[in-house]
Amino acid sequence: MGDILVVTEHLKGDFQDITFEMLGKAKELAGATGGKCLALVFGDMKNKASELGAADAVIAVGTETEYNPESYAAAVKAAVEAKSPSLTLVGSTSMGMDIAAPVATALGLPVVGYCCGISNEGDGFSFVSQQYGGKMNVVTNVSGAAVALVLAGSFPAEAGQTSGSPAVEDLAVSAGNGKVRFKKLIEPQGSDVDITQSEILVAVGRGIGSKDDIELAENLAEALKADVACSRAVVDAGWLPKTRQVGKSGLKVKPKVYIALGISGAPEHLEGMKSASTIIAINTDKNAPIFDVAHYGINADLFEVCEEMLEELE
Ligand SMILES: Cc1cc2nc3c(=O)[nH]c(=O)nc-3n(C[C@H](O)[C@H](O)[C@H](O)COP(=O)(O)OP(=O)(O)OC[C@H]3O[C@@H](n4cnc5c(N)ncnc54)[C@H](O)[C@@H]3O)c2cc1C
Repeated sequence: MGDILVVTEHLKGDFQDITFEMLGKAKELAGATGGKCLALVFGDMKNKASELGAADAVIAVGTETEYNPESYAAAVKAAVEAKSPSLTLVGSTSMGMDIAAPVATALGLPVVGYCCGISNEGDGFSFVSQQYGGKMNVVTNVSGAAVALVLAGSFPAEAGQTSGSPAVEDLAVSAGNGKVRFKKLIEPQGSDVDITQSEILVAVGRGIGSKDDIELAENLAEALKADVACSRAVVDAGWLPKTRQVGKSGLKVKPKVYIALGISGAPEHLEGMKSASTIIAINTDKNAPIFDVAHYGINADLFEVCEEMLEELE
């Protein structure tokens, strides 16, 4: 069995959690077969190779540091050709989805999408993929080299967060044919909070009933030093901005505590929050799917529970 190549992701000079989640898994898989765990870094991120101590070696490509789907895909293709890894891991992220298909198509490799589980299987790998927004898991066995798109939050980042001094190897790559150029990074709406970094989230769903009642969630969030997040139904209703939306078409969050107020727990919502360490759900419907992932469930009216919590906190 060969090596495992992890395509790192970075933003504003920092490696993203998905990088460490994939590195930890790659190290485990490679360790079981005697292969190496390789990390591919782009541009100036080579200077932060010491943060990738979980890798046996770092392959540095001299592309521009800023994300460019064309030059990054060309670099990943060159790295796969040079190192012939048995498995290439990319994040199931905007970047990973840009890269996986062109690389795999060019090299004639299979791509396995939405992976939330990977294990060694014979001379290949077995993948568990989430389908239909998490309603169904599909197991795919692949013998021979493959590219896998890894869902964020599937593996613990801690397992890949080891500093060290992995060997760094420069790999010369072509920059692509220059049709795509990086122009600027457009940040999310200014002055709003980044809910992906929040330790505690009070999330509201359609069950809150009206825009005016969002204030109750804001009061609770203030008392808990938390931030307010929401389901898509709340964004669609215009009660909160898109930057607060959790889920498939919103943001993936991993807070220590996630309090779901009047959220039913549709698969598209669960996809964005089920990795929270502690989930507390409050819903009047005892059969709401949110209770399937909640660590603590309160089958009651959210207004009554919130008022009581506020009284206790005060
Ligand atoms: C392609 C696609 C992408 C999507 N992406 C996302 C996404 O990113 N994020 C997302 O959230 N959704 C997403 N959705 C929508 C998703 O399918 C659901 O429609 C949405 O999550 C429902 O939001 P909700 O739980 O707030 O509302 P509802 O499903 O209407 O649930 C409201 C809940 O509130 C409860 N309730 C009502 N009153 C009270 C009360 N007084 N006290 C306590 N509980 C009460 C009800 O019992 C109910 O369970 C997506 C859908 C599609 C098709």
